[in-house]
Amino acid sequence: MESNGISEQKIVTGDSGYILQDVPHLSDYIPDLPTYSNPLQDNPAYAVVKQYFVHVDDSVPQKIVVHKDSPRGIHFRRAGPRQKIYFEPDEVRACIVTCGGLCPGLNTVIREIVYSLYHMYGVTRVLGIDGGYRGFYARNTIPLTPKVVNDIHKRGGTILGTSRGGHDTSKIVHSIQDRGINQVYIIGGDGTQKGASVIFEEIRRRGLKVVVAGIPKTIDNDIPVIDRSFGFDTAVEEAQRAINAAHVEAESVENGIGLVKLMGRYSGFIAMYATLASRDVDCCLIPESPFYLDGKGGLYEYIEKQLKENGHMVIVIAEGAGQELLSESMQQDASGNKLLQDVGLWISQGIKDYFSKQKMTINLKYIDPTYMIRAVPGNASDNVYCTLLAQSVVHGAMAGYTGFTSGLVNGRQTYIPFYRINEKQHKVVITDRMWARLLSSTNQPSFITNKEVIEDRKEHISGEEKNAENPNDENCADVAPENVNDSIP
Ligand SMILES: Nc1ncnc2c1ncn2[C@@H]1O[C@H](COP(=O)(O)OP(=O)(O)O)[C@@H](O)[C@H]1O
Ligand SMILES: O=P(O)(O)OC[C@H]1O[C@](O)(COP(=O)(O)O)[C@@H](O)[C@@H]1O
Ligand SMILES: [Mg+2]
Repeated sequence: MESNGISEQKIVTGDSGYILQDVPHLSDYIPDLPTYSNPLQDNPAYAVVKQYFVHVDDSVPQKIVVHKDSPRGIHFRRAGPRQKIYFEPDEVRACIVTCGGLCPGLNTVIREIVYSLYHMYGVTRVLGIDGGYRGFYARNTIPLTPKVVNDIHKRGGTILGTSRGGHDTSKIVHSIQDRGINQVYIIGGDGTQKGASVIFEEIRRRGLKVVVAGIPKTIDNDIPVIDRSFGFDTAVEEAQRAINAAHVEAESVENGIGLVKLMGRYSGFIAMYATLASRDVDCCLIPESPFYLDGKGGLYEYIEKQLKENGHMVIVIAEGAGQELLSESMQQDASGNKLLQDVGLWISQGIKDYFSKQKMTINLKYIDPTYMIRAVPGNASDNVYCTLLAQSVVHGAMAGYTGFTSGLVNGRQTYIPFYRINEKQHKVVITDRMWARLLSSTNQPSFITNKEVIEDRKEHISGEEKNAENPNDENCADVAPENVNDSIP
């Protein structure tokens, strides 16, 4: 299963347009691997559960809104414990690494991977890699036991440390081989999962019995296919405190403007959901929805109208919004991500200048809670989600699956091949109903001209034609276009 050094996609087709986008397995490239009974069948907590083991053919549909004549469409392998496993517990040497930016819930995922390995499978050798990918070859490892990780879920950040850049595939795989590691758990965002995919390909090329499994982490919720990423719920909740403060400040003074910047480099999900949750926000600006400042239908005109009618207003802006209006930054971080200009400071100055020219006194308070939001521990709902992700990924690795990311699809835990996770970024679709709901809740201008709406419709129609020809496409013909709601995390 190889072409150009990249393993081929495993696609299984069935009746009525059923497609399984399967994940690789160790047995795909290592013949005659022995199997073992899953120790969970003797575990008092699980042995009593009827049908605890996942059926070998269980899969989860990507799209659940269908028509009576729709093909069954794309499915992913359902996550969960298998009757047969491909590792003896004594044989396992696992490692965990966290990469990229911080995200609430990272420590919970680490804790639950360790607990699942120890208490479900009797695996006792788990190493933490210190400081992201470069830690494989440049730093010390940290032995992880249930005692060490017992209460880390109450802390923000990651006890393992993290970093950007430093992905050297060959050095990383050498280090994995040298240390005798055979299960690699990689927690990180879009960049990290691309790195994980390259590590998997190299391990497969060397024919090693080593599983590479990803857990998607991104506070921006910019990873495709999955319902939402862990930490997102916490981020939306935490953002409410900043928005409340901005509202209190704004409504306490004459012509008060509260401006809150939230994270979201390319995807404005945190800003959109925080706005919808708060009800105090009058304008939400995200990277996916270009806006303009001056003239009819522009931001300044809207602010002026709000101030005249209500005496105050609250604006939420995602860090990646309006970047095309700022002078372009050529700087990148160590991972190659573009370093953004501070849009909050820029827009604050713009608003102040505009009203000074209008000879209208305003009172603007700019709040930037971004790193405070990212550094908190996961909330209750994210902690449960992190636990399920961690348990799923351990079950998958013990069952010999590799080259996959564990993720929630339509409320079910699944194993998703890396190529689907890495194919594009998940973004707010501004022609979807979720963005329309936001616009109707804030009453802000859409900043879209008639010409753009016509262009967008044209694109939508040609997209539908294309999708009807290509059932592999995400917005495929198995779902009516009006029912595709890609914006919901
Ligand atoms: N295309 C890529 N191939 C290999 N490694 C990558 C790639 N993109 C990013 N990485 C590595 O993944 C790690 C995290 O990436 P980064 O973009 O900083 O964060 P995130 O994973 O949260 O998006 C870094 O160590 C970086 O070197
Ligand atoms: O300042 P840092 O640590 O590079 O992080 C800033 C970036 O990290 C994020 O919080 C998350 O990005 P990643 O998930 O890609 O790490 C972005 O919203 C933000 O632009
Ligand atoms: Mg990223």
